[in-house]
Amino acid sequence: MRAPTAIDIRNLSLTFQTGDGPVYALADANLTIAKGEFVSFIGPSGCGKTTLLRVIADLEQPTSGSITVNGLAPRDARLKRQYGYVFQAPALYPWRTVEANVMLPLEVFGLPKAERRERARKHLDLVRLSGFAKKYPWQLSGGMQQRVSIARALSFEPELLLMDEPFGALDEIVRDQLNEQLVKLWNQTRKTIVFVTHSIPEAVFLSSRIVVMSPRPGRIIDVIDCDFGAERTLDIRESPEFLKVAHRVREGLRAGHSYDE
Ligand SMILES: Nc1ncnc2c1ncn2[C@@H]1O[C@H](COP(=O)(O)OP(=O)(O)OP(=O)(O)O)[C@@H](O)[C@H]1O
Repeated sequence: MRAPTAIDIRNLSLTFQTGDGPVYALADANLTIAKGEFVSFIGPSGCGKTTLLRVIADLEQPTSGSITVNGLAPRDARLKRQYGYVFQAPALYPWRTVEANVMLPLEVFGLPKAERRERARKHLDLVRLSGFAKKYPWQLSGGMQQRVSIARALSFEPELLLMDEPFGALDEIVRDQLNEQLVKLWNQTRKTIVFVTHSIPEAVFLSSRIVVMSPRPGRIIDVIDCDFGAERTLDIRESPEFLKVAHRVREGLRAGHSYDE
């Protein structure tokens, strides 16, 4: 039986009108993401990865085509807080404790204090930061700060998590650790995750499907199934199966790359 649809994108295009003329950020994108999938968007700078994520989040409006998020128009999905969004930079308030940062959106939403605390506790636990609730962001490493922002994005308990290069600014060892933790979190929660990255190993390790994109105009050029099972560890990156998928992603990126920049 097929899982219900989380995101349905049909013939979607988005053109930005700029002083230098139109920028074709997305051209005729088609993609269906089922609930519980982990889908990565990968491609060179300017291929429309962030734009596509922002369209899902109702932060950009398509020029043509259609999209639904959990069966709703993106605006309704946003108003019903159906997704959490994690940015490349953690964007935490330095004068608030870790716990208070996680509770902030719940505060804005008007949840009672006891419930806010309980949600913060639960989600800090999920990202393995239970002991750090009373610390301030500047007392934490970059990787830990990013885990706080993941806890904050999950605090509403959305079914959908949108992540825009969340580990792009971290060193490779920390990034590896967070990749393993994110796989565990995904297995524990079975949220639908849409993840933007530049890294081939990261995409292949994390995803159940990889969407390869190319620029000018921003297009989807390949969609690759790749599920290495719930219990995977970083060791799988040496396996022939892993390298085969990585090779296909690389070939796609090479084919879509223009050298006339
Ligand atoms: N608000 C905007 N106004 C004009 N052009 C924009 C705007 N936002 C994005 N673009 C352009 O749209 C194209 C796609 O941008 P987008 O940020 O989605 O690419 P990306 O694949 O996420 O790139 P990166 O990996 O560098 O983040 C780029 O050419 C970008 O310059």
